[in-house]
Amino acid sequence: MKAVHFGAGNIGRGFVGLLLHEAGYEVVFADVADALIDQLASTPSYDVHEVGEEPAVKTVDNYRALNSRSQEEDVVAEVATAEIVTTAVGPNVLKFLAPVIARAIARRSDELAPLQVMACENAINATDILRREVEQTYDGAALDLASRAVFANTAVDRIVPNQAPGQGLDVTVETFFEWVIDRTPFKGNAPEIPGATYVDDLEPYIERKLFTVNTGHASAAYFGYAAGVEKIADAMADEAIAAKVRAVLDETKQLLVSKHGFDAAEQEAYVQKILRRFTNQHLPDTVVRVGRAPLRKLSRKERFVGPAAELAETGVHPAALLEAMQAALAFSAADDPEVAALAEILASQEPGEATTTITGLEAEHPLYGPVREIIVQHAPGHSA
Ligand SMILES: NC(=O)c1ccc[n+]([C@@H]2O[C@H](COP(=O)([O-])OP(=O)(O)OC[C@H]3O[C@@H](n4cnc5c(N)ncnc54)[C@H](O)[C@@H]3O)[C@@H](O)[C@H]2O)c1
Ligand SMILES: O=P(O)(O)OC[C@@H](O)[C@@H](O)[C@H](O)[C@H](O)CO
Repeated sequence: MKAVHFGAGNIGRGFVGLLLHEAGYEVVFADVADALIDQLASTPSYDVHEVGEEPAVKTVDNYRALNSRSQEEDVVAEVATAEIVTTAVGPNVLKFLAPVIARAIARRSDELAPLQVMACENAINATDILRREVEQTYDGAALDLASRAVFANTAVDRIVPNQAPGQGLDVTVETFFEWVIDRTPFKGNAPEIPGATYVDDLEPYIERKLFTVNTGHASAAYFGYAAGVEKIADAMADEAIAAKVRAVLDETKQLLVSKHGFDAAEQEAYVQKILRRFTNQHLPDTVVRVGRAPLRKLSRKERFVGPAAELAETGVHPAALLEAMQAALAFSAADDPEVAALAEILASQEPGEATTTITGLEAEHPLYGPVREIIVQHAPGHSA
């Protein structure tokens, strides 16, 4: 059995690659980072160090590595004959992988079972985004594509920080993990991946993950950055920051319980567990990594505006989420292109226009006014 995994970074090596390996797949990592691919190709195994409660070390071997830029044809050939394709490259990168996957599906033998495609990105229905991109470049008949590939949405959860220089291919991760996969597209032939959970309705799980883990995490990062703190665990050790993060998660909890019918006590336990994960002092996670790409994080369907908009539509004023968004607007990190792009929008657009550009909210939306108010404060040159 063979799986091709695009993106041999933190979550690729530390989670998806590990679980596929443990499920018995030979994993072919495909990435554009030359040094990483060279190192993987020349190293027979790497270790995943699980830190926190009940630490453990897992070894991943039986893999190969290809450069998806310079060895694109080889990657197409591998995908054409694989059982599974997974990605962990970032939601905005999926469009660049799509042509390769489309060509591989077009080349796939009809003798083979449909290729099982799962995008493991932090975004609502990332696999649907990838499927639409693949459909756009696929040159076979539409029917052909549907019979040759199965696209399943997933929600992946494991905190994998940026790795310390000098650590080689080894990855330090938290002990916790969750991989929830939509069972329905597989029509009874879902792959057996120990540790993965299959569900018939993914939406509640993916929203619960994104609007709790990632909303809380990003809030800790932006409030931590504002307080001059470097590590997420240190930010959470600050009582004032922890209280603000908790207030944010109270708001998303309210939405998740009312929208998806999660039991309030169960959701409270979920929140508590996630807050504990953020305090893991063994995990060298930083506000810079977790706060990365603020424009993506402030976009319409994402971890702040997504839940805040839905709350506002029901008449709730999401004050804590707005405070976190305000902190996000002030976030800075060297070498993050989205920090520069956000600053450019704030400097060049009047607050109303910037509100729509950044959050996708139109003037009629009940959240538009409150967001515009915080944007005004970040554009002092503009009048309210
Ligand atoms: N790190 C985590 O804690 C975590 C947890 C859950 C989900 N995720 C999600 O997983 C995805 C990856 O995150 P990460 O933390 O592993 O990032 P990362 O930067 O460590 O890894 C991304 C990898 O993708 C590679 N890449 C970029 N463009 C590519 C392309 N065109 N083709 C092939 N490879 C390409 C990069 O070289 C890099 O190695 C994101 O969507 C993230 O939200 C991350
Ligand atoms: O990957 P991002 O940029 O969407 O979000 C940063 C972190 O919140 C994220 O990577 C978490 O560590 C992860 O989602 C935990 O499952």
